[in-house]
Amino acid sequence: MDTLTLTRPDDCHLHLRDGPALAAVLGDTARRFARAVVMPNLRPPLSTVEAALTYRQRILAALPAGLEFTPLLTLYLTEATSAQELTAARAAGIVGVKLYPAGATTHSDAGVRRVEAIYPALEVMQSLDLPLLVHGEVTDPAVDVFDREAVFIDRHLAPLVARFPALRVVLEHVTTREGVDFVRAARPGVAASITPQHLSMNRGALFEGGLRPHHYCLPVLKREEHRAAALQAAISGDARFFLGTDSAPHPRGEKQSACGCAGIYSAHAGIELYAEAFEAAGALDRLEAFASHHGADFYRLARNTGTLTLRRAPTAVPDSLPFGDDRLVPLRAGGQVAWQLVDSQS
Ligand SMILES: NC(=O)N[C@@H](CC(=O)O)C(=O)O
Ligand SMILES: [Zn+2]
Ligand SMILES: [Zn+2]
Repeated sequence: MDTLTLTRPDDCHLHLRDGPALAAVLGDTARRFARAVVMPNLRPPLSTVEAALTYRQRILAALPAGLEFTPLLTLYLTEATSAQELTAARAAGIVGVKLYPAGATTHSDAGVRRVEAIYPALEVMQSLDLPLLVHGEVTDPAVDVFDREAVFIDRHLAPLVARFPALRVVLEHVTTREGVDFVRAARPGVAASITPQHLSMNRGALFEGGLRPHHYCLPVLKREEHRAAALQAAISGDARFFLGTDSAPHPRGEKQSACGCAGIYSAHAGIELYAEAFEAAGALDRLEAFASHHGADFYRLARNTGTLTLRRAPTAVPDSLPFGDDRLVPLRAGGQVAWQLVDSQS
């Protein structure tokens, strides 16, 4: 079987940026995914409904002609987010509210310093049934960078999930065995998104023949046992795990730098990379549920009706792509992906 047709998938964790960067990357996602949950870590952050809705308009205005794509907007949670803003977010169709621990990742400085400070907001979100999306890493410099997800779960996420028993929660870009085990054992309403890089690479990829800034993202790639755990979760058929690329474009100049920023661009092969990982695990038949059903079901959206067709054919990835005044280095730059997009019908 050399072709694979799926219900058109959704990307449940995506960074589209703004301006020329948005224009450069949007087509890659919109050619593949019917919808995407778009992250709010712009500068300034999308911490008001008005900011999120005007950004939505800019996304739609940047959409290449002929593509059908629905951006699903999120709100950036701060310690000052009010009950009124959350109520307005729910009414405006914002699909989730994003918790960035301050300092944990790109553009997280406006985020949350003390998780307890947002408990009143979480109470409101629980009553509105507005999901919480979490970058689950502590920022405590005493905690080793490879342990930050596991420690966040123990210190913050487990207590939060217990304290708000009806709040729907996504542990975004889960990267560890501890994260996968936590979600599996959790009460209903707790889920996780999984990126293609955390399925296909372990931390060795950061040092393959030299320092590899384009393999640097947060949470950082982990040991092989954790990659294996993420892959097992993705292919398990368990509806609590779903596709979220975390495609996070940065200009080449800011990646190849003395202090290179975190983020991997994968939207150019946003479904193909998962097909490759699922096939390598002998689980291609599980890809559709992971990519096209579980996320929609979690967000209580109708599943897509269109289809997407891939062909098994080694496909070259360019060394770099246009990106405003700079260039963008995609995952697998100069290499190949084993699958190719043939067709996407809405
Ligand atoms: N994943 C990343 O390494 N970077 C993301 C932020 C995030 O998702 O944490 C970005 O916005 O660049
Ligand atoms: Zn994150
Ligand atoms: Zn992200």
